Amino acid sequence: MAAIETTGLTKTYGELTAVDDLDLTIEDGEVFGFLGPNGAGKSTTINMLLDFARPTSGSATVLGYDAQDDADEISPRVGVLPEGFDVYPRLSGRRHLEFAIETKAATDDPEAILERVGLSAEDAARPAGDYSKGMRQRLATGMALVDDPDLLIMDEPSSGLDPHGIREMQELVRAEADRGTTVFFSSHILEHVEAVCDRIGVLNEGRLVAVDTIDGLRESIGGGATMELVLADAADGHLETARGVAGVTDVAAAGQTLECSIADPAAKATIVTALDDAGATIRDLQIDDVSLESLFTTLTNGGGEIEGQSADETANPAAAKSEAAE
Ligand SMILES: Nc1ncnc2c1ncn2[C@@H]1O[C@H](COP(=O)(O)OP(=O)(O)OP(=O)(O)O)[C@@H](O)[C@H]1O
Repeated sequence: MAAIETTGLTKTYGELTAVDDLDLTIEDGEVFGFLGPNGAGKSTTINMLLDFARPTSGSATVLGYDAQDDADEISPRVGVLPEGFDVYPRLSGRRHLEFAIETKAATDDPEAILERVGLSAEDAARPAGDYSKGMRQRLATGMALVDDPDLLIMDEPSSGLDPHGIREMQELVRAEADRGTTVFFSSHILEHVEAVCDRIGVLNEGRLVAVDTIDGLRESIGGGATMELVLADAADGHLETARGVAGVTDVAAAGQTLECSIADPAAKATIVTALDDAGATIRDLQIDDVSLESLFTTLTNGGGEIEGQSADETANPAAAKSEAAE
């Protein structure tokens, strides 16, 4: 059973189409990154999945239930980390958690949840108003984990966190995924989802412009990289050797540095061997893969769908997997 399935899901506000004909399937147990720049429609989609907003057309199922007709069945099984979670400043972290447990009529042990989210007993006793942003996010995640949800929906969980906080959040997501929880992780920063997500979907102006694994997306825009080699002698004497390697699209020499543009990842090792065979001494080398940021920019500003890889073809993970196997 799919954890989330949307069919033609659309939401308009007057003239504005916030979510446009969204077809998306997220399998049980997946960690799915839902990416898009500010205003792309991520929160609106989440709101429709949780029945906080009604679709203009189309439908969605969550954990097999209709998101609008069976919302009462869905909400006890879903943990939500809302965007911009606010604490009650004078209440302790532990009280927040106890409140969430009472509200859900759950039987969780607050200590166990505090430990899972990495809040110490001393932290839990302090007023949440004194918490850092990272601690607030951990507390909010703990509240979302009450009653062991089957699906965890996190709206921008890493926004405002420092690199350490982001890493902690990613570890937490992974740990939950290892327990079998499906995670729907919305973010406008590609880097934040890269380390934790099995697949990502990219939303731009309400439309799904790509769905794939990060590697799959990178490959679909060419899988390019640049390789910079610092040689012991003048690089222009080795231009032709590098140019002769299959998968190398461009080579430039400057002083002792040879800069190679690569289309095929296999070419990286071949360049090194070819230069070595030609008598060059490599002092240093650096490889820059296509940056994920540039990939994201291509997807969101550079004209929509990736050539040869429409979202329609890959919105279904089974289809994506069979494509990857080919
Ligand atoms: N209740 C509303 N009334 C009118 N327009 C809305 C409403 N909710 C959202 N929108 C508009 O719909 C579009 C999508 O907004 P949404 O909040 O879903 O985007 P988002 O991807 O979550 O962005 P962010 O990361 O900034 O939260 C935006 O243009 C927003 O202004």
